[in-house]
Amino acid sequence: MSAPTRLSADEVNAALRDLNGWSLENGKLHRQFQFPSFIEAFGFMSSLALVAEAMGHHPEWFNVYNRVTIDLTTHDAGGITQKDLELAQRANQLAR
Ligand SMILES: C[C@H](O)[C@H](O)[C@H]1CNC2=NC(N)=NC(=O)C2=N1
Repeated sequence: MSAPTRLSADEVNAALRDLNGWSLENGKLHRQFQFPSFIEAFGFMSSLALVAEAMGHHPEWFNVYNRVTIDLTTHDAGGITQKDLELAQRANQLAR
């Protein structure tokens, strides 16, 4: 599978306007989600894990109790790609 193309800073900033809650931190797309309970946080992670596996694109993430912190980048491309934007979008949809 060929690596997707790295997006320019302008392209990333434009896309961030449509990605509620996400920001650029240390060169990665970053967001913290908070849920009413650990079970809901873990349920979100389970659902997003299936999406990630189907996409062949996986998050860097960290869970403490009801919080899930996610960082997205594409190592293959050395930056942020369309795949990161798509995974961020899917995460937002699942967290609603
Ligand atoms: C070979 C395989 O496609 C790569 O290792 C994929 C898997 N999942 C991945 N996930 C993320 N977030 N970045 C990658 O560069 C990446 N690469």
